[in-house]
Amino acid sequence: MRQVSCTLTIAGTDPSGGAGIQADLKTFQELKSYGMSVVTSVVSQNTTGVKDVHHLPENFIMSQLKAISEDMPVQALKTGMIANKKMMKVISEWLDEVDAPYVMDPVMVAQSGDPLIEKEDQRYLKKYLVPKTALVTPNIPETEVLVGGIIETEADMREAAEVIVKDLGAGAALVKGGHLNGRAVDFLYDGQRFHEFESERIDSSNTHGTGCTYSAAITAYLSQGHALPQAVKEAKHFVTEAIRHSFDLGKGSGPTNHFALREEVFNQWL
Ligand SMILES: Nc1ncnc2c1ncn2[C@@H]1O[C@H](COP(=O)(O)OP(=O)(O)OP(=O)(O)O)[C@@H](O)[C@H]1O
Ligand SMILES: Cc1ncc(COP(=O)(O)O)c(N)n1
Repeated sequence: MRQVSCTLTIAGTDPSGGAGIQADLKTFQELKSYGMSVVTSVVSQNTTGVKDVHHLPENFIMSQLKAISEDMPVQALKTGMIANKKMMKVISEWLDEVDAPYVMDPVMVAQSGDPLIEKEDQRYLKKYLVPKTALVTPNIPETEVLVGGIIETEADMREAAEVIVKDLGAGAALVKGGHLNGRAVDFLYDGQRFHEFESERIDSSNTHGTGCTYSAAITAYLSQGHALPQAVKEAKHFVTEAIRHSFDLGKGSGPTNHFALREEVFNQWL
């Protein structure tokens, strides 16, 4: 029987389709992985920001997780928005029953500046979840929260990636440079060595959901057996093209284009 890789996202929703569960499932599908999803929070938001949030009770999140693990294979999984300590605790308990690489996108603040995690619970990401990760993919502000310092240079990024692995116990850390100026470079520290992933900085404000898309792409490639540095390299290409061909939709920061790599679709627009 033909095998398909199965990927799971545990995250919040984005009705405008650019971030969260919606972006993750589009990315899994685009990379030919069978995507599944567990919802942590139902978020009312669009390209201009977050309007309202409804957090699901932790026992309902556990019910969704068990519905997956008692019935479906999971070759790799990611988490996005996890708003509070109670959610983090049940996800951490569930992870003990699952044998699959876990990518954490430590979502803390939306691009619009709206918080997506209760500030006093940020530290529980480190307590309950970081030690169970194969990879953590913080942006600059998220890195500063995780390591408790200011990140201004590429040297700061590399140092922080090493701290996240050696001191916080992550399997690997990919510190993303989107929020800095200059080239769009990310540094991966895998516990032994550094890897650098660079692209030119694309002049576009349509970068809503780039972090979700990137971590989902890494998760899909890991589910297909790619080694971590290769998975990140391929995902970097995916997210760069998704930004390059992103959509001018909405009044705020538009969404990335999850099917930018499809020659036949893209060529229609040339
Ligand atoms: N203007 C840009 N041009 C090219 N690459 C970019 C640009 N902005 C961000 N990136 C890349 O996109 C990926 C996501 O990085 P970023 O730091 O934006 O994550 P994020 O802040 O978590 O994303 P989000 O906006 O979804 O929260 C990284 O590989 C980063 O280098
Ligand atoms: C449910 C959810 N998860 C993640 C993000 C971050 O995406 P961005 O930083 O582009 O707003 C978001 N806005 N909503």
